[in-house]
Amino acid sequence: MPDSAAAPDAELRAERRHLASSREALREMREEVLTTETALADAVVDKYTNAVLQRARERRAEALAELPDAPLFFGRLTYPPGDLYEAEPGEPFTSTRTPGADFAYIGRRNVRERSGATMVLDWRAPVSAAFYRAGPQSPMGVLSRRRYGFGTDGALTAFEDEDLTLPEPARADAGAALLAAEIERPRTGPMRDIVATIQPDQDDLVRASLDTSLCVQGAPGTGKTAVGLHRIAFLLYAERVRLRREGGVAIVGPSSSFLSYIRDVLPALGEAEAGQLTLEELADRGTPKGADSPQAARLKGDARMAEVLSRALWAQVRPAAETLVVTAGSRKYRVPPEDIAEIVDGIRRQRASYGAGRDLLAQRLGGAVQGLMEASGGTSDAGTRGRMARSREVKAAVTAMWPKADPVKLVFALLTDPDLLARAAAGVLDPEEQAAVRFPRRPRSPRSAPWSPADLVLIDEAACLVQRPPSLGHIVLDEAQDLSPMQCRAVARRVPSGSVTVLGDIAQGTAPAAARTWADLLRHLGKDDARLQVLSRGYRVPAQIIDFAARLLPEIAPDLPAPSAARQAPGALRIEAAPAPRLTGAVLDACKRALDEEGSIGVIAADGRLDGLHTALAERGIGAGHLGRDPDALEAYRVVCVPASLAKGLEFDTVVAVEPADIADAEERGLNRLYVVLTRAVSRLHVVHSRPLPEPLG
Ligand SMILES: Nc1ncnc2c1ncn2[C@@H]1O[C@H](COP(=O)(O)OP(=O)(O)OP(=O)(O)O)[C@@H](O)[C@H]1O
Repeated sequence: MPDSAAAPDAELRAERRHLASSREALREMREEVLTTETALADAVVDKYTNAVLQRARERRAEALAELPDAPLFFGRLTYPPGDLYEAEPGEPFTSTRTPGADFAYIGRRNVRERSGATMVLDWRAPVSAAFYRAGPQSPMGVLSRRRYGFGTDGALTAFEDEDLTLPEPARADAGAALLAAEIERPRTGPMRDIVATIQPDQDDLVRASLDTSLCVQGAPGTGKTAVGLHRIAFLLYAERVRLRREGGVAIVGPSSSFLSYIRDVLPALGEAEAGQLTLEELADRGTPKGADSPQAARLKGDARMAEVLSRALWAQVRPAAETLVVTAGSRKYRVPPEDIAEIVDGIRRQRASYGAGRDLLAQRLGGAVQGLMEASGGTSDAGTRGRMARSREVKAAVTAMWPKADPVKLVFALLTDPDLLARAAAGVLDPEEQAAVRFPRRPRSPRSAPWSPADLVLIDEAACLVQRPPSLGHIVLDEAQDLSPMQCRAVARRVPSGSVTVLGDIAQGTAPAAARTWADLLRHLGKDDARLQVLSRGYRVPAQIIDFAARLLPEIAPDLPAPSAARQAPGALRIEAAPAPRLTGAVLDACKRALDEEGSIGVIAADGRLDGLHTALAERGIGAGHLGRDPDALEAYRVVCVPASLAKGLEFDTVVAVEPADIADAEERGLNRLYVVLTRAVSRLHVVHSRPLPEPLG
């Protein structure tokens, strides 16, 4: 972005005035909320209501506080006069400063003057779409687009205009320079928003309607996570009331380190009410204490396990062979086994959950007894059925026929009792597969069992057969390529009628149990109708690095096209062979060199190597965070040691990738893991190795 020298001084001064008056207007809006918005109820009469109103008022005021580090607006659209006068029905729209044009300033939130005129328009408002999408083919009624530059102190220092009325070759591509500057800005700590530079294909996904489920396949760094987060902010703006009614919205990510990396983006966009969870937190069945072999993980993640669990659970339901006898007053009423069997069948046909079915059985048996009473001339009233349902005899019959289910005990029994598993899995899993899903050694109790992540998903499946979980209106699933069919089912249960945004890259799939195609994955999510979209332009990784990493693609994802990079960075890739005893020394030197440059440094190695490297760095006086161990590793340190298994979704200005062959050998889909590792760098990738590089890279 050129400096203000490029812009006429008077114009720049006018823009600064607009920024100052917008700030003032925002301050007034906030003050108004705090002082006059809600008339509080009589303090003595209704303390509780007052507290609630007060809290709501404070929240509104908080939402109107100026965001630190973020200018109030970052762009402006110019329209022919009179073309733009209503941002929202009934509201005067624009403050026109010069005769002959209407302006819409685009920023992070709506700001209005006391008169009602809009000073700044929220980037999510319908009018703002033109800021991101208007182009040569379709100017969307816009005359020109302006983008602003700000100094580190937040002062407006520059602007650049793009005349949308000129034919394409005559126009300066102001957007490209700004985008490049934004991408190359050195990283410090967690991810930031991209609200000023969202690209047209990304915007199209961000603004898709809440009723649309999306599936985005995108190469590394194409902005999938950014799209997912901005989409949540958009949906909350456009459909807040509906989303609240439908249970809210959440983003589900692969690990807590990843979530800590993205956690500031939504608050910076003024949105704090979206959940940010791992899949384990979404299902909420405890913390994993064990791990599976790849074969066990694959089987436990296989959708056939749903059938096994369902059979094991429902096998507990056995209609009584004897007559149910209920004593009421001086009489006995008898419900014969045929009638009971019919009642049980009827409930099963209704497809109620196991738990609801159990309650229904008590009610229906109570109803049957009431019927017998009436048939024999006895009296009954509205409460009779309920009383009979709660009678000792009916309760005992229900417990015998439809026992209470404990999902943890059920899964424990299946994974420890070969006969039980054989019965439930007959014709579904062969004996060898059955042996592979059982605990290798029988734990003493469910409490002490080393439950793996896949086991917890089995428990969740069983628990949700017993009782359906609360649902959400929308879920954004990041790094979805790693989800097993059973994990997909766990997500699907939480958005039975809501929509999803599925984000991922098949080439970055590392979980042995993961579904291998988007069609499969969407089927298990129950969203076959999702719109599949491909993002291919990578913003993170320069061409020199992505081309190197992409040599792995024919091996790991032969059907995917080679990714393209939004920018070139000659010299960004450095490959250094070092003899084994010198390897650590070479890594330390690489870090030292990187410390002379700006920005964050990620030292990524096979998990088993990381502790040694971390210690060696400390001994050389380089304080480094240890991801997975230090909760604030990404914020508190410039140098972060990253186990390859936690690198997914992250990025660093410099990446030092240590011994690729070890990363490739460490697991079944090790080459996919290596692809993830090699695609984390924004500016420089330094590969240090002593073993030969894995073949496709050699
Ligand atoms: N339109 C944009 N303007 C500025 N920066 C962008 C834009 N789109 C993406 N980026 C930047 O590119 C980087 C990669 O984005 P993001 O992490 O969302 O990609 P991803 O597709 O999720 O990557 P991966 O598959 O590797 O996890 C981030 O630094 C993001 O801020």
